[in-house]
Amino acid sequence: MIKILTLNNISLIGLEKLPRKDYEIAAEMSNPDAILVRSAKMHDIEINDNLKAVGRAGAGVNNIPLDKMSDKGVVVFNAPGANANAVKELVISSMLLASRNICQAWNYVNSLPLDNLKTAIEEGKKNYTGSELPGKTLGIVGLGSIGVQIANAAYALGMDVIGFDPNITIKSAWKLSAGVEQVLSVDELFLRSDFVSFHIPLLEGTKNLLNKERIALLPKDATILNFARDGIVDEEALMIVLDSGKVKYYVTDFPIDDKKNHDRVIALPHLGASTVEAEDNCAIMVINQVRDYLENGNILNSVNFPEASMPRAGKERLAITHKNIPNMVGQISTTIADSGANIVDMLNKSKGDIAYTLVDLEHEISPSVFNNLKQVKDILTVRGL
Ligand SMILES: NC(=O)c1ccc[n+]([C@@H]2O[C@H](COP(=O)([O-])OP(=O)(O)OC[C@H]3O[C@@H](n4cnc5c(N)ncnc54)[C@H](O)[C@@H]3O)[C@@H](O)[C@H]2O)c1
Ligand SMILES: O=C(O)[C@H](O)COP(=O)(O)O
Repeated sequence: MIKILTLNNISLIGLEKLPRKDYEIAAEMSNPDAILVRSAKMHDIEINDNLKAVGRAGAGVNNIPLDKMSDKGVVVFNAPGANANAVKELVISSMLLASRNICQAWNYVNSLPLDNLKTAIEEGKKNYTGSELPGKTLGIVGLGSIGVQIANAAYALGMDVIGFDPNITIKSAWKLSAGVEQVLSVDELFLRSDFVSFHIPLLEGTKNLLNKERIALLPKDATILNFARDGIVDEEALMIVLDSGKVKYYVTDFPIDDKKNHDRVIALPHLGASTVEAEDNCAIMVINQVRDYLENGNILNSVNFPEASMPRAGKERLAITHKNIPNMVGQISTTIADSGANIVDMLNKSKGDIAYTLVDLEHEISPSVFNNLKQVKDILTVRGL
């Protein structure tokens, strides 16, 4: 049985992709072969020697200790784009919530006594006059799966859209509406945007990307939307301009402390990817990838390992994780040849310090091949499939 540990609720439609005759799935178990996770923090968990893969049913992987996983030859997968539409819809709704003062107006109506309600409503509405989106400028930091979808939707609503992403992929650039303008610095984006929306991963280099100096660049009445991660916006600095009225609203999917109660903060409980459709899409995508890795050794959409796929040939396959240093392929093929086995097909790929080799053999693998390969310095894991 292949053992799968789930650290969060994972959509059942996704879990159905794992046949129960071969897979045992539980929220608590020892020595799993793979872990499925959403936002549960994995930094302090012990990585057992049997662990081969982690499947993040979502986009962000800042809850997973990637370096530790790589050192142990554990492949971490995510589900790029599978929840992008869900986030897009929530960001567009949030711009409308902010521009029409909907949360504050709703609170006002909820607070009214029932006697004389109609008069109070008509009296009070002047305090919630809003503005419309067409003609306003939306600045998007990060034009990946989510940023591109938001850019195109906002442009279609009549907004002027500008975007900053120094490492935009060709795939994203192809999808981006021609009307979206590229800006060459994040500072220029802050200077020009009525709405700023972040769609970047939380990394060392993106911490406090919106800091005190950059907040000063924002035009009056700007709205900041953070559906990326807490830590990307310096909230202490932002509170000062929210208090002074310079910035109109801060909409965040990641409330961290009592700042959530500020009049000009619209705080949501990390709802971006919480739709039935996104939960299904993410689970199906990542489980298919994890299963193909466990059963065939193929790697698609890993954040720490290279892409590596090869149609099966021969009798048995070796899947080998190792360091990306000279002569690893030489040592692997010599070790196999020395044991008398014949290679039918072979693939070697690398990403940063990590490399991965698939070898299809004509005949079944003898235990000595495993043992000899495991002795090779800088090989991390060896599996026979
Ligand atoms: N609120 C939610 O529920 C929710 C849902 C999904 C994703 N997210 C967050 O959104 C992030 C983005 O998701 P995605 O699916 O679009 O990822 P993605 O990898 O498709 O896109 C991220 C983009 O950010 C760009 N980027 C990285 N650093 C940058 C920088 N300093 N300046 C400008 N651009 C930069 C990259 O080049 C890439 O194009 C995730 O990492 C996650 O933290 C949140
Ligand atoms: O990075 C992501 O995909 C989102 O933050 C969603 O997280 P969740 O799967 O815990 O909702």
